Amino acid sequence: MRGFEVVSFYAEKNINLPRRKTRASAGYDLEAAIDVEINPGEVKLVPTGLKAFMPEDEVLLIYIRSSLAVKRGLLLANGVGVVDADYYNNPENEGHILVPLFNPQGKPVAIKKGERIAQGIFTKYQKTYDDEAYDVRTGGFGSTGQ
Ligand SMILES: O=c1ccn([C@H]2C[C@H](O)[C@@H](COP(=O)(O)OP(=O)(O)OP(=O)(O)O)O2)c(=O)[nH]1
Repeated sequence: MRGFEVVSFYAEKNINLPRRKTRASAGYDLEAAIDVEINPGEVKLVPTGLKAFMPEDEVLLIYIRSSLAVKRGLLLANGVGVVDADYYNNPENEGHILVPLFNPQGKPVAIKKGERIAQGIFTKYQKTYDDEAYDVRTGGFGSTGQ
C-alpha cells in the first residue's frame, strides 16, 4: 500500500491530494500549501501539508517539475528530495513533506498556495548484503544526527 494523506495540522487548509496527470505520468504533483515569497539567493522550505506512506523497501523521490525551473527560474536546493518510508508519522512532524526551493535569480519569486512545485515518484531501493540498520527515525532533515 502506498499513498498520500494530509497532515493533521493542515487538515482545515484545503490541501489537494497529489494526482498523476496522465496514464503514464510517473510523478505525483505536489502543491504549495501556503503562499510563499522566495527572495534572491534564498532557500525556503515550502510546506506541502502532505505525508506519504509506502512499503519499507520503497522511497518517495521528490524531483523538480520542469516548468518550475523553466518558467519560474527556481531549483530544488537539495537536487532530489529523499522521503524515507519511516519518515511517515514520525513523532516530530508526522512526516510532513517539505520542498526546499532555491531562488538563484536577482528578483523575488512569489509562489501561490496550490501552485504545483515538485513531483514525487515512488521507487524501490536495494540493500547491501551486510546491511544492519535497525534504528527508528524520529524526524527529518538531520534527525539521525549525522
Ligand atoms: O526534500 C525533502 C527531503 C527530505 N524530506 C524529509 C523526508 C526524509 O525522510 C527526511 C530526512 O531527509 P534526508 O535523509 O534527506 O535528510 P538528512 O539531512 O540526511 O537527515 P536524516 O539524518 O534525518 O536522515 O526529511 C522532505 O520532507 N523533503
